[in-house]
Amino acid sequence: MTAIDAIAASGLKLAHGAQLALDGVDFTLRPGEIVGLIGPNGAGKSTLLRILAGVAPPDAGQIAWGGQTAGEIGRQQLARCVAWLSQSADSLSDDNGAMRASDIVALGRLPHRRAFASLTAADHAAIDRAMDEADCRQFRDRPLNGLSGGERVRVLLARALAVEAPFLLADEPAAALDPLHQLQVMRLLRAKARAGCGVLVTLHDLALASRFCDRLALLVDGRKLADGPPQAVLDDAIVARAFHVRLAHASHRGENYVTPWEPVDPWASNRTEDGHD
Ligand SMILES: Nc1ncnc2c1ncn2[C@@H]1O[C@H](COP(=O)(O)OP(=O)(O)OP(=O)(O)O)[C@@H](O)[C@H]1O
Repeated sequence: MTAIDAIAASGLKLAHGAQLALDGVDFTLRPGEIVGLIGPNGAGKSTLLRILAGVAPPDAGQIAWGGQTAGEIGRQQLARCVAWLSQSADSLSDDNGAMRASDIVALGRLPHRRAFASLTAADHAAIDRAMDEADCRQFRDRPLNGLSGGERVRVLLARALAVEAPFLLADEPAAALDPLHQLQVMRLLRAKARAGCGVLVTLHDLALASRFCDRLALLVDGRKLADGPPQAVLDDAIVARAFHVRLAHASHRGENYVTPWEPVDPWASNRTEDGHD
């Protein structure tokens, strides 16, 4: 398999009917970095991930995986190179929902298998590894639709990890998780990046985004408003404009983090809700 040096997109536009979801977005993901994709509800994050994963073509703009277009790289090679965790388990059919968790994770090995071939020892090892990493091996014999929301996300994350792809696109993997599993998943994604994987993760939790990501890309109304180091992107004026909130900034054991503190009118003066400047 040829190594892919980047997923690079420019001028991406996509409309869902009359609704413009992406309006001229440039974005590059490189090996070895973990990038947080942030933005308010409806900003276009999931739409961008789907395009970068090659599951939805844009209406306009260019996208290339290691310099190759979707037609050049081919469906199977793309599926081996880019693992995608979709935002919701609804993307699975009812049939899939009745499947055992370990069989769902085994679907992550499909890009590596010949048609109708059985799982190899290497496939079984990758499945076990992925289930351990996502802390879901204990659910292996249970049907997916018999698991809680957070447990299901961990199984679907394991399916994406089982691909063992050089790029991993994860749509809100932490949203349904308890605090321990949020930390485990973010540490895991960062470790994947440190091992050379290019990781793009959508997050609503700005504390996790600021703490675990090398870079943040901020989408608002289908456009990229900022892209850079977390501290630069989580600038008070940018955050007020994008999210209409003010952040509290703090540090713990030498690490900076933020937490949303109060709503703010981005066009008003710098006053806080209780009247302080
Ligand atoms: N299937 C669809 N049909 C019509 N409009 C859609 C569809 N999917 C998304 N949209 C619209 O496209 C825009 C971008 O949606 P997208 O799901 O990419 O946003 P998002 O940033 O991922 O949001 P969230 O944080 O709520 O998950 C939104 O205005 C949304 O309403």
